[in-house]
Amino acid sequence: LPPGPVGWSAIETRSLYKKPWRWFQELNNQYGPVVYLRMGRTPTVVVGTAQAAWEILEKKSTITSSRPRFIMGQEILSDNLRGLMSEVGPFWRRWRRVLHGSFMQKTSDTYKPVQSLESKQLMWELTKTPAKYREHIERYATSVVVVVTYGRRVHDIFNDEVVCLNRETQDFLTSINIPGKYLVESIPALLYLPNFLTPWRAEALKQREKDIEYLTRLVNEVKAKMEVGHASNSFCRQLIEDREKNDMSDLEIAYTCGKFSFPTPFGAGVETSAGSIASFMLACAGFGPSFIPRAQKELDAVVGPDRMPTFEDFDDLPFIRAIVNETLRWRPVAVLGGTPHKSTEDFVYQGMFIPKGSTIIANLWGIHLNPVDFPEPHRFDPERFMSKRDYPGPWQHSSFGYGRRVCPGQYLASNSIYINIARILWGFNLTKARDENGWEIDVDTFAYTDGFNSVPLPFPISITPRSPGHVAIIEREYEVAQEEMKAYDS
Ligand code: HEM
Repeated sequence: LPPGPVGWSAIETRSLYKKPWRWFQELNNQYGPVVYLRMGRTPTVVVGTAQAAWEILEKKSTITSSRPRFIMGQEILSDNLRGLMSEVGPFWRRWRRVLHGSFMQKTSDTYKPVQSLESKQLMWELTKTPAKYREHIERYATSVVVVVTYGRRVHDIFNDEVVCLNRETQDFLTSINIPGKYLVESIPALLYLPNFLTPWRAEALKQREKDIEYLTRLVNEVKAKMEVGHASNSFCRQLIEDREKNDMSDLEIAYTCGKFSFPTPFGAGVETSAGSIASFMLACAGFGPSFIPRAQKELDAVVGPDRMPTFEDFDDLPFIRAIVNETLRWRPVAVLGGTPHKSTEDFVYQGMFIPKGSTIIANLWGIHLNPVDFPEPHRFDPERFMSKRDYPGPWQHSSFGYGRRVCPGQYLASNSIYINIARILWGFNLTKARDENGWEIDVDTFAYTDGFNSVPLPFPISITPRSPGHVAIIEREYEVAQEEMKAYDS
């Protein structure tokens, strides 16, 4: 077995719930790139370098891509319909196939116009109420995902009914996905107890009913629009049209759209994109003078002051691309590598035996902050991505995970992050906020949330337009965008 601490119990595991990625990093520093421990009764392997993660999760992907069993979140609450938590099998393969069809690079490029329009709204909002920057980023990320999924916009993340209902589900899921909270996760036989002895089941089933009601309602809205010929192109519409070809039930379609797009405890689409843009802003407040002038010089030379950057500028903006990569590396939002994997066969890695059924965690915190690959890892330094390095994988970082489970939303996500970083740096000066005495307020670049996704806690930052000319362009583009987005206002 790989080396690791001994005698770790489920009770101790529970105390790990706060930022376990730091503890995993310490274990990898102490024992090596592959560490073995027991989380409760489950053999668990923590991988702490990019090279080992690539060898295990990418090269051995056929046997390391399943998921551990999630009894409360997947089996009871979701009736096994949540693809993200599904073990590898026919259901998961079909789910992955439909996601691939709608989110591969070529299809994701067709969403660029929507991302561009929503980003124009974000820019305008930043000129009006810069202090609410976090709310604006979240609205952007939510609306893009909901337009792409259901063909309908989100204007207000606090009052949009669907977003509120989804938040309720998310909170419920977060509350039940705490390792060690439910005995049934380690003793599945408890599932056979009668209902009156299992109040936790009744609670989850009640939430399931609510989920089914609103997820089905969303699909029915799209169906109704299709009947009168008003449904814009969307993932949901595609699934309804291909229903027979894909052999999917209505409920499966409802879950595939809903559970794929909205924030789950693992925050598939929204929290990840919004959290990454927030990390970029934190980097601006923490390290701005070391990279913003160079970025703005590049933008001024390539784009100039008379228009906003577009997706067409991408190839001509190498330093902006480097900032995107450094953002995803510096503070990986899916800090534990997303949802853990499970091995489905015994195998040997560099002389170490990894038993079938092991939970495998690729600790992105340790992987991205490994000083061997990224010297001075906590410094935000886009320069590292200005030349190709010896690093496994297509992105030169590991933010989107591995193998057959690699993030299907990776192209949609990187397009969102690119267009907003390029535009924000083009239009605004981002500096440390100042207190009432005019002193700069320092930011804590380690102040992040707990949970499966880790995003910056609120922090102050000053966001001011670079010139009145930039504001005029932002206003003009905003007006045009409002007209063009009317199609998505139901
Ligand atoms: C910066 C943004 C994002 C990051 C960093 C990110 C990262 C990840 C990671 C690390 C995984 C786990 C991969 C693994 O298990 O090895 C994952 C899975 C997943 N992501 Fe993303 N993601 C992002 C955005 C998105 C978006 C925008 C969507 C959808 C629109 C999305 C949908 C999913 C889904 C459905 C899975 C589960 C795949 C499966 O279980 O087979 N993600 N993501």
